[in-house]
Amino acid sequence: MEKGRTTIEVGDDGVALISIVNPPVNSLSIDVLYSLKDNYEQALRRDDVKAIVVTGARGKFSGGFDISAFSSIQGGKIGQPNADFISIEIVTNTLEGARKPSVAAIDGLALGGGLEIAMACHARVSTSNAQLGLPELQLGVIPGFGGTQRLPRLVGLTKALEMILMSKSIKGEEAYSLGLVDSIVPPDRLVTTARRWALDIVEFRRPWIRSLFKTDKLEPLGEAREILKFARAQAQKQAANLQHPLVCIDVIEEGIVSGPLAGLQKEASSFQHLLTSDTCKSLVHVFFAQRATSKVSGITDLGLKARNIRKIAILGGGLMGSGIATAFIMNNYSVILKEVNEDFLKAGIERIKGNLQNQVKKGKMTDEKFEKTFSLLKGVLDYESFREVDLVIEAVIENVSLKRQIFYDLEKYCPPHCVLSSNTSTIDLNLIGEKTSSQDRIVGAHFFSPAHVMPLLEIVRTNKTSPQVVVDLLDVGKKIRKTPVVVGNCTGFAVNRTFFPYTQSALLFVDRGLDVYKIDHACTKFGMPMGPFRMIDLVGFGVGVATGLQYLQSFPDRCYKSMLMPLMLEDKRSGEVTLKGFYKYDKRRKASVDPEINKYIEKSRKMAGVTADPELLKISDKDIVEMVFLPVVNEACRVLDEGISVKASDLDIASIMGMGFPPYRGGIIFWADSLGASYVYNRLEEWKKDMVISSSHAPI
Ligand SMILES: C[C@H](O)CC(=O)SCCNC(=O)CCNC(=O)[C@H](O)C(C)(C)COP(=O)(O)OP(=O)(O)OC[C@H]1O[C@@H](n2cnc3c(N)ncnc32)[C@H](O)[C@@H]1OP(=O)(O)O
Repeated sequence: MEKGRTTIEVGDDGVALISIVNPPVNSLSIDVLYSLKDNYEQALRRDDVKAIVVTGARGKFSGGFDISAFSSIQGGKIGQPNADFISIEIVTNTLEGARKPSVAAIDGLALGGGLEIAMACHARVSTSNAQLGLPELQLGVIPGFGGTQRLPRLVGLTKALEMILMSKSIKGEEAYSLGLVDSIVPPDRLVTTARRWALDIVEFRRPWIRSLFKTDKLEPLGEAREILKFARAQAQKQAANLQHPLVCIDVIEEGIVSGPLAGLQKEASSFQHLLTSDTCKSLVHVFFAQRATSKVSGITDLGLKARNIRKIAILGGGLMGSGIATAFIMNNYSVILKEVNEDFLKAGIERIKGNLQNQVKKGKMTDEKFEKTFSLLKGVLDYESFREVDLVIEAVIENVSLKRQIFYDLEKYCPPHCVLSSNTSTIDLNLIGEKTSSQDRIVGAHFFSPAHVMPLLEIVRTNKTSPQVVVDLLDVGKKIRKTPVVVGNCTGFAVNRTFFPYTQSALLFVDRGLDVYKIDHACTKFGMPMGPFRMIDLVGFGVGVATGLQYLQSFPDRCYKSMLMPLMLEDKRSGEVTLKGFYKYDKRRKASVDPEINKYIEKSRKMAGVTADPELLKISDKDIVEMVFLPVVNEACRVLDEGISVKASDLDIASIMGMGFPPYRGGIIFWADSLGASYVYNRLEEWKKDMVISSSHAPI
C-alpha cells in the first residue's frame, strides 16, 4: 500500500499549495504529518514562496488522524505517537507560528486532526457542503492536535462544547456563520480564492490571525466556569461510565484558566493517556467492525454490482410495515403500501404520516419536505401495481401459512428480477418460500422497531439465496442509512437468537430469588438503555410469550420455562401498552416500581417448585450483569459456531445497534473477550452446578 504523503507545488503567484494525499479520506498518518512538516519547512525556506495554502487531494481536506494507527498502537505494533511533538512542534510552531501566512482550502471532510490543521492556518476558505467537526470523543479520545484550545477561541465555548462533546459536525454554511471559516465559495473557486486570501494577508489587506491566541469569542471567566460546570453535569448524566468527556472538559478549562499553551500541554498528555484506555480500544473496534459488516466473504468479493432498485412494495401497514415504509420514503424511494382492507390501509398511512410529522415537530424536516416525502407513498389493496416493483418487503403478522400464501402470490405478480423479502423476526425463510420456485430471490430483511429510527438491518440468506440478491439488499440498506449484518437462517436469526437468553436468564434468576428491579438497575448501570424487564414491558408480553414458544420449540434443551409472564397476562398485565407490566406506568408512560408484582413472582416460584435463595439477594451488580449476559455470550458462540454469523464483530455491531449494548464496551463478543474465555466458561459452569434448571412447567 502506498504511504500517505503531502505534495507541494509553488505557483507563479508565490503561493505554495500543499495537498494532503492519503486515500480514501486523506487521513493523517505519521508519514503525512512528517511530510506536512517537511513541505512547510521547504515553503518557509524558499524565497519564491510568499504564502501557503493547505488542501486535501480529490475534494477531501482530511478525515483526521489515521484511526488504523490507533489499533496498531494499542496492539503494541507501533509506538505511541508523540502527541506533544505533533501538536506543539508541528501544528503550533511550524504551521501556526510560521513567518509566512497560510490559508486552509476546505472541501469535503475536515474532521478531527483535519480540522485541527485547518484551525492552525491563519484563515479558512470552505465550500458550503464541507463537513467540519471534532468527533474524537466517539473514539474514546479527545482532540489531540490543539482542537480543545482553538475551537472555543474560534466559535465560543458553548458551541465548541456542543460540537466536541456530542461529536457533532457542521456544514460549511454554519461554520461560516459561527466564524470557524472565513469565506464560502464554490468548489471550482476554492483553491484560487484561498491563494488570493493568503496573498491578501501578506499584503496586509486581510488580518493574520493565530486562533490559539484569539480571545474575543471566549466568554468571561465566571461565565465560562458556569458553562463548564453545566457541561460536566450533562456529560455525567448522559454516560456515567465514561471518563473521557470529563477529561476533555478539564483540558478545555485548563486552557481558559491557565492559558492556551498550558491547555495544549494538558491536551497532549491526556490524549496520549486515553489512547490506550479500554474505552478507546472498544470504540475503535466498533468503528472498524461497523465498516466490516458490508464486506461479506463469498458474496461481496465476487465482483457483483448492485442492481438499481427504485420501486419498493411493502405488505402490511402495522407498526413494522409503516416504520419500514417511512425509512424508505425518507430516503427518496417510491413506496407502494399494500393492506387487506380500507381501514387497515388508512391506519397504516396515518402511522407513516405520524412518523413524518414527528420529524417536522423535532425540526428535522421542513413542511415542504414533508409534503414531498409523503407524496412518495401510494396505498393499494391488490397486487396489480406489483408488476413493476424491484423489491417487496413482507411485514405481516408472524403466521407461517399466511406468509407462505403471500410469497406464492408474489411470485405470480412481481417481475422475475424482483427481490422477495420478509421482515419476519423468527420464522424459517425456507418455510415461507416453500410454495414458490423463486427461492434464490427470497431473503430476510429484518428491521428493528421503530424501523425508521433503529439503525440495524439484519439480512438473512438461506442456502438458496443468490449472492446478487444479498448484494442488492446491502446496497439498498446503505441507501436508507442502515448498518446491515448478513446472517444465516435459523429461529431468531443472529440478533434475536443471541439475545433471547437476556430475558431468559433474568426470568430464571427472579424465580431463584433475585429482585426484578435490581436486575434492571444493574443492567442500566452497566450501560444498557433499559434492563430486561423494562424491555419486555416495552415489547409487550404477547410478543414475549409468542417468541418464547418459538425458542422452546427450536431449542428445548436450553429454554427456561418461567410462568411469570403468562401469570401476569392472565390478569391483563401485558406491559407498557396496558400501563401495567413489571412496572406500572402513568399516562405519559413514565415507569415506576410496582410492589404488586411480588404476588405473581411468588406464584411463579411455587409453580417452578423453587424457594428464593437469600444468598442471591446479596450478590453484586457485577455478578448480576454476568449472570444475565454470559448466557448471551454462550448463545453468541453457538451462532458463530453454526455459521449463522460469520464474523464475531458482526455480532458486536448487532448487539450495539439492535439491543443497545454499550458501544464503549465494544459489543457482546469484544466484551466477553475482555473477560477471557476461561473466565466466562468457569462462571457458566459454576451456575450450572448451583442451579439445576427445572423444565417441567409451561413456557415463558
Ligand atoms: C489527534 C486527533 O485529534 C485525533 C483524530 O483525528 S481521531 C479521527 C477523527 N476523525 C474521525 O473520527 C472521522 C472518522 N471517519 C468517519 O466518520 C467517516 O469514515 C467519514 C465521515 C470520514 C467518511 O464516511 P463514509 O464516506 O461513509 O465512508 P466510510 O466507509 O466511513 O470510510 C471510508 C474508508 O475510510 C476509512 N476511514 C475513514 N476515516 C478514517 C480515518 N480517520 N483514519 C483511517 N481510516 C479512515 C474507513 O475505515 C473506510 O475504510 P474501508 O473502505 O477500508 O472500510
